Amino acid sequence: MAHRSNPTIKYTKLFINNEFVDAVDKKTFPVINPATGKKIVEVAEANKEDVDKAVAAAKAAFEQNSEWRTMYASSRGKLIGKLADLIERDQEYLAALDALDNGKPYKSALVDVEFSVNVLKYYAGYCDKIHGSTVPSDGDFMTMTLKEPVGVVGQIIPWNYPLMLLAWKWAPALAAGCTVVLKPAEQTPLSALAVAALAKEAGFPKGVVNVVPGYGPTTGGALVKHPDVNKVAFTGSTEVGNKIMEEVGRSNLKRVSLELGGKSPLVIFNDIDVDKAVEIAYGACFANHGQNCCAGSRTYVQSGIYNEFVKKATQMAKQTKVGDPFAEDTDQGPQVNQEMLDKILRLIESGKKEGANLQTGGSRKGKEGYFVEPTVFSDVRDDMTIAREEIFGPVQSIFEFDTLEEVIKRANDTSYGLAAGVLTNDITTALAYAKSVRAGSVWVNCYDAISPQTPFGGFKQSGMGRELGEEGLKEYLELKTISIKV
Ligand SMILES: NC(=O)c1ccc[n+]([C@@H]2O[C@H](COP(=O)([O-])OP(=O)(O)OC[C@H]3O[C@@H](n4cnc5c(N)ncnc54)[C@H](O)[C@@H]3O)[C@@H](O)[C@H]2O)c1
Ligand SMILES: O=CC(=O)C[C@H](O)[C@H](O)CO
Repeated sequence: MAHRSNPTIKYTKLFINNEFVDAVDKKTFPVINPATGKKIVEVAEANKEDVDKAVAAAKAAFEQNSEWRTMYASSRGKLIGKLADLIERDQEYLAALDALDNGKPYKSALVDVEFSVNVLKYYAGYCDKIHGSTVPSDGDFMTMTLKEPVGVVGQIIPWNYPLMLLAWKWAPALAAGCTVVLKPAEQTPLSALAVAALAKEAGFPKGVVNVVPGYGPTTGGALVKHPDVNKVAFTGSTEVGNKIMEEVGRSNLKRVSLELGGKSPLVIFNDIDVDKAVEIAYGACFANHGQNCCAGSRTYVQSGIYNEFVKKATQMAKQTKVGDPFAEDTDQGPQVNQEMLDKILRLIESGKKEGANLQTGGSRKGKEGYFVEPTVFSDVRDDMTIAREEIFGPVQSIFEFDTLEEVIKRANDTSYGLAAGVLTNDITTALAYAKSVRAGSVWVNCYDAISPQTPFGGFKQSGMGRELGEEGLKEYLELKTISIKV
């Protein structure tokens, strides 16, 4: 499972119109290895002019008689399938790139690649099954609906799942027949550029996919404001999601889908096997070093098993192997950057100060890179900062509760609503919780059960719109009604 830790970086330029090009002003920015804090490489930084070029390329590729628009839907599906095959062929290289600039363990990065391939294959099959309908309208008309691609799409993704979130964005957009300008996160642009090269190799016509690395307010902002972009699809913080909504209101009312943050509750009842509960709660919270939008970061445990759970959860966190992402036995690599390290340590300090019980961890690990000790707090209260703010790090907060009614109220006491979990053998309890909790995904006796077929997205300030499944495809389609006088 181990992989050499210095994959050759083949692509560092902007990808526009099927060519790798320098930024107009030749500017570059450094990409940092979070395991060492040292620079990996310089990557071209797109400014407004570069974004204009990429959008113009995507617009031309979307013209009515373009190769892309006139391609059979089934051929579009084959092309997306070909891209999936090429990603599968290069899975070790792509996983190594994600492990290098994101810091996730190489073995986890391989799982992300597999998910990406599956998402592309799933949507490839949709291309020639995007049906409209006939409508029994009043009057002498024959009425039908067509589903058409929304057009040029600007996609902005974060750094926590660099390749996988690209696949979540590209697959439905391309299946719908849209053209794409993607801005990867400034921390993790490497796999997106490598996949752009694979799209060219697969045979996508020029301009259909474009990749413009750069920073959020500048490169991302130019995409969000652009009058020729018909839709923005964003994953990232709720703060930036809000800014995007404001910009879109000021520009051209482009379509928007937002997949934002969370503070998801996992509720564990007395009747569940404690060892099993500890394991599921550990995965829910610590997967991807806690850098997960749907992390189960609030663990509510019923009083009958509370003490045993805290003891065993602490033992489990202590067993985590933290270290080199490329080592075979590593469970947790570094956090993505200094900023996230500082944010996580600040929140841990607030937990200590506000009276939560630190069971294990609580500090930075080592002096090089951005490593954090897996941290467990017990006796957390709902009003503490660690109970309310998204930490996005390896920090488990354990709360005690007594009754179903009480815990439903407490689980819902958040501005977020991305996901929720419940562990119990009682189907009535599970369903009562599942129906009452205000979240886009509810997992019963499991956590993070996401697959290409399952719609995923948030209630409340966790976002709007859905990714994955048929719902994810609809986000990239416009509905047209045609009425014919007969
Ligand atoms: N939902 C998620 O999956 C997710 C992912 C990453 C971070 N987060 C949350 O966000 C917090 C901050 O992390 P972050 O700063 O990397 O997230 P962010 O929201 O700032 O960045 C996500 C993406 O948006 C871009 N961006 C930033 N500002 C922008 C703007 N004004 N216009 C357009 N694009 C912009 C970034 O360049 C990046 O590509 C984290 O602590 C975590 O709580 C959530
Ligand atoms: O932004 C989305 C996420 O972080 C969700 C993850 O992609 C998912 O939880 C991975 O299993």
